[in-house]
Amino acid sequence: MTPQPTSPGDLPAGSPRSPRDGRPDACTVGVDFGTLSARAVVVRVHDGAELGCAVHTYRNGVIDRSLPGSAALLPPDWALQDPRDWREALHTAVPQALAAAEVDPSHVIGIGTDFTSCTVLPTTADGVPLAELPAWADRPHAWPKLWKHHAAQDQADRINALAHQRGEPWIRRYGGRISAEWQYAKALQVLEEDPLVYAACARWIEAADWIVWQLTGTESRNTCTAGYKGIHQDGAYPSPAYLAGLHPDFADFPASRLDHSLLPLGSRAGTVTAEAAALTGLRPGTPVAVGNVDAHVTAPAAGAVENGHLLAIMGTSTCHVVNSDALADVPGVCGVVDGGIVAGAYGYEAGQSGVGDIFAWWLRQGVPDDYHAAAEAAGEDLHEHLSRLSAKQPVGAHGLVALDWLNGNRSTLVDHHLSGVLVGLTLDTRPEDVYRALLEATAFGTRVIVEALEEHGVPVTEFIVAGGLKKNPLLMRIYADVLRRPVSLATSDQGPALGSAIHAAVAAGAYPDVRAAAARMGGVERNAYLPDPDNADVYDELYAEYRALHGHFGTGGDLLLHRLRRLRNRARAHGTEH
Ligand SMILES: Nc1ncnc2c1ncn2[C@@H]1O[C@H](COP(=O)(O)OP(=O)(O)O)[C@@H](O)[C@H]1O
Ligand SMILES: O=C(CO)[C@@H](O)[C@@H](O)COP(=O)(O)O
Repeated sequence: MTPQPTSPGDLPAGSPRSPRDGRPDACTVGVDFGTLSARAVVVRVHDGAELGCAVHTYRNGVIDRSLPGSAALLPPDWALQDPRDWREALHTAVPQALAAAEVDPSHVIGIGTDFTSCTVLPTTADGVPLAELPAWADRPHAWPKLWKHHAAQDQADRINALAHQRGEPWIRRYGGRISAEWQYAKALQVLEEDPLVYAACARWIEAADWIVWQLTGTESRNTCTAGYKGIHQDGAYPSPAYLAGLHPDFADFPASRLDHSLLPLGSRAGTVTAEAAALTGLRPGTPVAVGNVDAHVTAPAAGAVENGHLLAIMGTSTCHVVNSDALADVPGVCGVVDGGIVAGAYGYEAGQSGVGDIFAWWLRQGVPDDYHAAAEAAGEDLHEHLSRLSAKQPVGAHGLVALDWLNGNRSTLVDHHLSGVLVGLTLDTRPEDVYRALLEATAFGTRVIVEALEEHGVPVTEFIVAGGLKKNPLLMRIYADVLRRPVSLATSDQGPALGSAIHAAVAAGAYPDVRAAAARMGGVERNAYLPDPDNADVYDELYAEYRALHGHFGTGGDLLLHRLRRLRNRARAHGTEH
């Protein structure tokens, strides 16, 4: 049966007609809340055509030095966000996208949203962020912790050690290690460092669910963030006895601050309230999809819903998501959740905490003025310029190998106290050489993840890329060569936002499920890049060196990186500048 948009009869007379069946065109809105900005896209339901898009850049972006309006420095490894930025994004990007699409709100049959994760915040019982209350606004722990807040590694280490000591069964679902980025490490940090904020926190909620609360006026929780970031497995959270072993006041953490019925992905969380309608320009009563994560929501947009289709969402960081019919214990993956990506399959998530961020770091720190001038003269941005320069060299010609841990390691070592390593520098080394070595390091990091999945019973039959980095052909060629497999590309440049619009179409009842909607609204260019066997041979040699460094610095051969971080933190604690 061909799926049809629901309620087209509700659309006004004279509405634009679908060329396919002459029915009025129904649309959905997808909003992707990223690290620095939010993006709204208006999508036609019957074929996934993206009709209009708008981007809202957050005023306060990533808060990692001091709270807005304060001169007091935050400690190292902190990363916060401002919920006002997210609300403002709904207010600006949604109406702008509708205007760009020339779509009247009466044609919008649903809205879906996705967020970075684990981006999590303390709120009152009514969902008011503590950061927005004058009584708490000057306390850093009252603010939303962004996914890349890495200051809870000590708590994560204790969470993991105790789980193994007690033989907690759920730890295997997280590759044996819970990340410092996830909900429990961040919440335990609040409890231990600012117990008053912890006591005032009635709800500890993913921003993915909080933004839906802003739209519908009622709290809802989704199976994806609850499973991957909230340690909800087989219908239960970790036991009070285990949690009490971390801190006596933590025993009731899930029962008191997380617990809520969980809704599957693609289901309807509620409808747009009058207040949210005024904020977004949508009509009150428009269906709202349950919250989702930017990575997982992208799978249907990229046609990556079948078992074995591994989707790498490559941007600031990379998330890898893949479905399987097997429930396997894969060391070092972020998590496996039943229905975590689409219903009816085990969804696996792995990831690299720094990818585009690492390249951006090098552009900021390592590129002299004459390169900037040359790039400008050539009409290129610096990424394009260094990519073009370094693309000319044969594989291995720079003599470098790097570890991609400048933002820690999320998979497979799950350790945010690791840091970057660059080996092979000489007086001849040029900025483009280092740039290319960093591109390659991220490809090697992905190969470690793909090998871990396959070795432990999760076959990877196709490698698909979505996200901002798919536009770099050198990077895509490197991935094809390093992985020795074709790289397919998501057709859309707005993968997460399109994915949210797809979930909105399902929540609105236009399709029976996410797979059916993906078949009509998503798209992929298969085998866009094919591996070059000669390059792949040299990359095998370089990968062996990468693995040697990875083992040496990552699995305890040498704890140098941890010692350096301790020294750094001690020195910074005594100084005023970081
Ligand atoms: N041509 C390029 N090659 C490699 N990296 C790039 C290029 N252009 C931008 N980047 C990096 O991409 C990242 C942003 O990716 P994007 O997908 O747009 O954002 P996000 O992951 O936050 O949604 C930045 O870290 C930037 O350094
Ligand atoms: O970790 C996840 C999802 O689990 C991501 O939200 C996080 O890496 C942020 O992604 P971006 O790099 O901002 O796209």
